[in-house]
Amino acid sequence: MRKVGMSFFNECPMKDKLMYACSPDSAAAEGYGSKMLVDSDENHGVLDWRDYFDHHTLPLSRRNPEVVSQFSDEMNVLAQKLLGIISESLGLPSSCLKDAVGEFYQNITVSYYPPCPQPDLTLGLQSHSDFGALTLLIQDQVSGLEVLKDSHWYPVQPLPEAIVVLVSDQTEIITNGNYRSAVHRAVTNSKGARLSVATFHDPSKTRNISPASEIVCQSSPARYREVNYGDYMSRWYTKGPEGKRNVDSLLIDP
Ligand SMILES: O=C(O)CCC(=O)C(=O)O
Ligand SMILES: [Fe+2]
Repeated sequence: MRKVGMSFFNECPMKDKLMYACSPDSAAAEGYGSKMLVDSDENHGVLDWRDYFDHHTLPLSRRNPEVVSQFSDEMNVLAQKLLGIISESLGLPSSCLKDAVGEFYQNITVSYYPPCPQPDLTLGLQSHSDFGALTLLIQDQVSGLEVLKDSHWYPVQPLPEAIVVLVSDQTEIITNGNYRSAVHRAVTNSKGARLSVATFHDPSKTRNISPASEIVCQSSPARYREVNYGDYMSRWYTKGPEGKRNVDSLLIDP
């Protein structure tokens, strides 16, 4: 994945890249692009120092069969296993989170951050939490990913063959805040390009997401309002992420 990704971004002439350009009018369209958010007054027109290539890989009906099939399938198996482990860690049946998410919508985004002459003036990818259920991320040997904890940004040092697991917003809602989605960002550097491959596992846009009934009880009431995932996603792309403001806006008692 990383090798093919790097050769696409580094070696393809722009006219070839543009043959795969994603539609500028819709959010999360498949293909090559640079601008993540849709045009709106609310997201302050923030642009990231990043190019990306997004693949739609699950359900199978969305997948181009020639593309990343094995990688997609292996990530799918791992994501399901991890949701099972998270469920069990909360004393729930192992299928609890998987059932709440429903059929996986999987997107694989290859992000390319070119060297930046003034890295202190921009971010590769602004501070955000991922809006789906679970993200599995691989990076190359160039550091750049940072996670926020106790108001400090900590670099996630690249380890060969490691897969970074990022809990995302829908898992926070379903677990009623027992698992919190990770705020993260990518910084740039002036020396060299960086590449990451993020595999997102999301519910379908028609799915309604709320804290799992098995968790909610009188002594531990629901902390998040129910939300339609499609509406949640389009709000994220219109308003912009700004850390966790989208999931926080669902808190019943902030
Ligand atoms: O490039 C990275 O390390 C982060 C990518 C990311 O957070 C994303 O695509 O949502
Ligand atoms: Fe992310």
